[in-house]
Amino acid sequence: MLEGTEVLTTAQMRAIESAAMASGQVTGLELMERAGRAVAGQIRLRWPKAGRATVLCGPGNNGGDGYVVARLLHRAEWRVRVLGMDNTPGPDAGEMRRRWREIGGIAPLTEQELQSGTESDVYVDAIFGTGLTRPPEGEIANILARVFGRGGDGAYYCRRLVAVDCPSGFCMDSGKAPALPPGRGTFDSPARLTVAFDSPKPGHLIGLGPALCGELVVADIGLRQWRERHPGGLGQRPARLEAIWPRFDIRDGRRIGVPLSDRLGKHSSASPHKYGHGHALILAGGPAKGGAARLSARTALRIGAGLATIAPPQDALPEHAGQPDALMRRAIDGGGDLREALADSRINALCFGPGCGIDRSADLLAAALPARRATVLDADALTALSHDPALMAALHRDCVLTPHMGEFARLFPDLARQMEGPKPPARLRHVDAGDPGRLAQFSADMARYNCEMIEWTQGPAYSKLDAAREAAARCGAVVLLKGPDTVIAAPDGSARLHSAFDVPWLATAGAGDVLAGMIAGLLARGFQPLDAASLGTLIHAQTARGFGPGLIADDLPDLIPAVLRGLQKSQSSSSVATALPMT
Ligand SMILES: NC(=O)C1=CN([C@@H]2O[C@H](COP(=O)(O)OP(=O)(O)OC[C@H]3O[C@@H](n4cnc5c(N)ncnc54)[C@H](O)[C@@H]3O)[C@@H](O)[C@H]2O)[C@@H](O)CC1
Ligand SMILES: Nc1ncnc2c1ncn2[C@@H]1O[C@H](COP(=O)(O)OP(=O)(O)O)[C@@H](O)[C@H]1O
Ligand SMILES: [K+]
Repeated sequence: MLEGTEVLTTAQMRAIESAAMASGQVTGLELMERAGRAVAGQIRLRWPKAGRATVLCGPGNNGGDGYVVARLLHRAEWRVRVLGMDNTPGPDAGEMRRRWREIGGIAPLTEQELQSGTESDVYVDAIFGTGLTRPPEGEIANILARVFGRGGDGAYYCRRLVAVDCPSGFCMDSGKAPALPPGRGTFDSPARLTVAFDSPKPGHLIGLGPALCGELVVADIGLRQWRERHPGGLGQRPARLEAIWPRFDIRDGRRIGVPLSDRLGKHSSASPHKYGHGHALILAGGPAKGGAARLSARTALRIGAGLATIAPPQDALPEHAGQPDALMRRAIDGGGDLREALADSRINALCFGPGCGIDRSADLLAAALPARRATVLDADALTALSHDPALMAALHRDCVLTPHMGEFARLFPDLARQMEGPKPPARLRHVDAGDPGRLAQFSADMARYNCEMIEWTQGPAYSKLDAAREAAARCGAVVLLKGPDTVIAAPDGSARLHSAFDVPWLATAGAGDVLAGMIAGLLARGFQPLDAASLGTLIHAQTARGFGPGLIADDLPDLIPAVLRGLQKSQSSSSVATALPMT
C-alpha cells in the first residue's frame, strides 16, 4: 500500500519536542541519548567491523547527539576521535560532552585538526541540526567546505560521512545550502547516510536535500507515543504535508494520511459500466502537433479511464487514425464545439496543453472552465493562462496546474523570484529546552501550531514548497510544480512532496505530456485533484524506475500496468519502505 508519510517543518519538530519535554514524560537528555543511539546503531549496522571514527560536534544539541554517538561507538570498540567547540552548550549537550570527557579528549573543531591524523573510516557530522540561525562563517565555514567539498582530484574528503539529523549548514525547511567561502567550491559532496529524527523535514526531500543527504533513515526517538497521547496532537488529524515517495527508511513504521493507492487497482464495482470509470477528453493541437496529446490520451486509457477521446481541430483529425484503436476521436475546432461536447455530462475530465497551441488553448479554456469539469492544465495551456488574468480568475478547485519551473515563473513571477533570492522571513525563536521562559513560549507556539499550521511552514529560506503553496492558494487550484523534486499543493495548504532524484532519465521530451494524461485519467476515475496529481506523480516516476536509462516518453504509458500490478500486490504489505525498492 502506498501511503503518505507526514513531513514536519523544523519549527513543528521543535514545538513537539518542547511540548513533550514540558509534559514531564520525557527529558531532553533521554531524547538526545535516543537520537545518538539511533545514529550509532545505523553506523554499526552498515559497518559492523569496528574501525576509526571522527565525530565533529558543534555548539548546540546536534553536537550533543554527536557526543552520544562518540560514547556509544567507543563502547563498541571503535577508535573515536572527537572534535568539538569550547562553548557553553545547553544543559543536555553539556552533560553529554561531560560524559564523553570521562572517556576521551576533545580536539578543537578546526579544519587543520580535521585534516591531521590518520584517515577515519567514518566521519560523523554533528555540527549543526535544526538550530542553524545564520549562514556559517569563518572557521566553521572552512570545516563545512572540507566536509562537504572535494579535493583537487574530485574525490570527496570524507568518504563515509554520516549526517546527524541533516548535513550541517543545510536548511531542513527549504533544502537550500549556504554558499561556502569564496574559492571553496559548493556543497556538493553527499553524506553516505543521514539519520533524521522522528519525521522527515521538507528539506530532506526537496531542493538539494535528496542529493546531499544520501540514504535517509528516519529514526524513532519516542516522540510518536507522546504525540499520539497528546490531545490535539498530530496523530489526531490528517497530515497537511506528506511525502509520497518515501525514498527513506522509516524506523517506527509510522504512516499517516490517505492510503493513496488503495483504490487504484479497484474499479468501482458499484458502477461497473465503462462510464463509471470516467471519460477523459484530451484537447490536441493542429496538424503535425498531435504527438504530445496522443501520449496524454494513451496514458489516460492505461491508467484506467473508462473512455478517452482525443480532440484535435478538424484538419488534424486524420493524423490520429493510428493506434491505439481504443481511443476515440472527435474534431473540436473552437470554443463552440467544445461547449457542445461538454453538454455530455459523462465527459468528466479534461486535459489541456500538450501540443495544443497557445491561442487554441486560450480559446478552449475560456469555453471549458465555466463548465467546472476536473481539468489538467499543462504546457501551452499554462502559457495561455499566464497571458490572461481572466482565465486565471476562472480556475476552480477541480483544476490541476502542472508547471515546470519555467512555466511557473511565467505564471507567478514574483513567487519564482522569491525562490531564487535569499529571503529570511521571520524565524521562530531558538528554543533551549532548559529555559522555562522559552518553553512557555513554545507551549504557546504549540497551541498555535495546531490551528495555524501554514504559518509554520515558512522556513528560513523561501522554498519550492512555500512557492507552490502560495501559488495554489492564490489561484484556487492544485499546483504541481515539477522537476527532480515535485511539490503538489492544494489551495487549503495541504501539500505532498515527491522526489525523483533517482530517475534522472525521466527528464525526457514528452514525459510531462504523459504526466498530464495520467492525472487526467485519474481525475476521470474520480480521484480528488490533490490525490490524482500525487498518484500521477508517483506512478509516473515508478514507471521510469522500472524501465531505467534509455527511456523515451513513448515507453511510459505501456509500463503502467506493471506498476499498477505491483501496487496492488504491495497493498498487502504494511510498510512502503519494504514494499518498494529503496534508492
Ligand atoms: N532536545 C531536543 O530538542 C533534541 C534535539 N536534538 C538535536 O538537536 C538539534 C537541534 O539542536 P539546537 O537547537 O541546539 O541546534 P544546533 O545544534 O543545530 O545548533 C545550534 C547552535 O549553533 C549555533 N549556531 C547557529 N548558527 C550558527 C552559525 N552559522 N555559526 C555558528 N554557530 C551557529 C547556535 O548559536 C547554537 O549554539 C537537532 O537537529 C537534533 O540533532 C536531538 O538530540 C533530539 C532531541
Ligand atoms: N532531473 C530530473 N529527474 C527526474 N525527473 C525529472 C527531472 N527533471 C524533470 N523531471 C520530470 O520529468 C517530467 C518532465 O516534464 P516537462 O518538463 O513538462 O517535459 P515535457 O514538456 O518535455 O514533457 C516531469 O514529470 C518532471 O517532474
Ligand atoms: K548535522
